[in-house]
Amino acid sequence: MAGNAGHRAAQGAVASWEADYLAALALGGRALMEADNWAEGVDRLLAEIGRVTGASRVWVFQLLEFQEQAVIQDYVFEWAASPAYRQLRQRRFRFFRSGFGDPAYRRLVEARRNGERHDICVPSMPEGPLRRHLESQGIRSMATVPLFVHGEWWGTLGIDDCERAISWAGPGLDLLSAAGQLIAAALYRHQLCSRSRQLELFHQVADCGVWEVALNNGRVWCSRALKVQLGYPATYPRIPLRRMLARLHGDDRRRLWQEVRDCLAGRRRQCRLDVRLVRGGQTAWYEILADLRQDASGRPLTIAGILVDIRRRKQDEERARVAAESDALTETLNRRGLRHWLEARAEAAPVHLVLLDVDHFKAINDRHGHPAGDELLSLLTRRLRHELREGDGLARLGGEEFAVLVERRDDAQVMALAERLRRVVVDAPFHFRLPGQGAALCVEASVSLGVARLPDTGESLARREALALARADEALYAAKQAGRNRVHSHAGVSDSPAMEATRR
Ligand SMILES: Nc1nc2c(ncn2[C@@H]2O[C@H](COP(=O)(O)OP(=O)(O)OP(=O)(O)O)[C@@H](O)[C@H]2O)c(=O)[nH]1
Repeated sequence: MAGNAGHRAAQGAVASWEADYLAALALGGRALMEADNWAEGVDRLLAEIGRVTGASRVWVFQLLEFQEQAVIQDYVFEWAASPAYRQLRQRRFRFFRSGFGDPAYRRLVEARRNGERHDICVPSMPEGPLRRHLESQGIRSMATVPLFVHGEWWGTLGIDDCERAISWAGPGLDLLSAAGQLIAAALYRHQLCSRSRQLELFHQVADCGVWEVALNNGRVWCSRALKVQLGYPATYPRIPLRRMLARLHGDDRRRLWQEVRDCLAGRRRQCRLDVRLVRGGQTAWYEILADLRQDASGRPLTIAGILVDIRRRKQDEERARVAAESDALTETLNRRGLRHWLEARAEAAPVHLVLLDVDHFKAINDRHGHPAGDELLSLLTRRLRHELREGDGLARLGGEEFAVLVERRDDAQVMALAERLRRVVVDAPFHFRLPGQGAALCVEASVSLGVARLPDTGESLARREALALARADEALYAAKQAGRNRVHSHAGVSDSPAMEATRR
């Protein structure tokens, strides 16, 4: 077959050449597109060219470096009509350096660099080093086309014929050029694919998605990882901006818009904020890092950025915050937790504070030991918590003194709650066994309580908190003075009718 094609080439049977060449290109091109490994596709294409042209060798050099006085290349692909024509594995063609001592060679290389293709019939060449070099390899004719990938000279595709001193001009060079375009396209596709694979890998490892919004039309581009984060299939073609924003928690959407407005107004170039993404009723924390891109005149073009999964960081932060605001023994709030509770609800009037102190706790400690006192505090808080609602606050202020915080309840309701708290402690003794001790303990305890309202005076929260604590403490003191195991309220808090009856 190769011999036939070569024979026809020598005779110039142009119409048949074209049909054979087109078929070879189609076959080789399909191999390039379909091969899992693009390099295998190149091998197949070179074989098709060799077969259809009857050449001795079809090869690809990759350009490694273009220097002032030499060019460094590597022999990367080869098809040879017989083992005798093989050169790929020869050491002299591995990362080989070709000096520009011969002006004819320099011209040839520079012409390739400028995109020119060549057709060389060796016996017709002027005497010189280039001709001797080709003759030393037994080459009688050759054709080359440079390969350009994304506008850069990437390498050279060539045909050597060691038997026929023929001209490759016309269909031969055209075939080579078309094959060169196919190889360059496959190479570019391969580079893009591996780059996007690397990027996706990076996004996965970094737990982040990438996005870009064009400011002229609101078009959004997002990475596959981001589509998945937003609950879309990775291959979903285009997610509208409106639907992306709908995934954000309403408060965060407003904050984001504010930051974007600041960027557009030139007050900042970048924004960084933690946002909540809502998906299927679940909320998860992400960090948005965004950067405004402008054209040369400063006109905003795009806002692009990443969305980083910070759920773990938020969980750690939350755990640290809870630990910093909790009492280690009873797992109730501590002073700092009490302040945080108030900060979050101070606007919700009314807020009541119930101070609760264990009666004669010193005597309990003295009688049963300090560890028993600890256990009692822990069990007692469990009973108290059982009487409270979800949003109520329970804090240990120190020693055996606790504060209960409730919102949106009237005085009578709070007094009734305080009474329930008193009874839940006194009505049944505490039974428990300490680790390492045989006998179970039975400890009776009671509590005294003082109730006050958080003043609605418009003063600072710290001041209002101090006032409420002082008033509740006054009421608690009165309860202790009156004999303990009772509830007293500050003057501003009206007792429930039942309480008044108890007092009388
Ligand atoms: N077991 C235990 N005891 C504590 C803890 N913190 C403080 N105490 C003890 O609680 C006792 C509080 O005693 P007092 O302030 O005299 O009050 P009380 O004995 O409860 O008497 P009244 O409050 O007047 O009814 C002290 O003996 C403290 O040592 C604690 O974390 N664990």
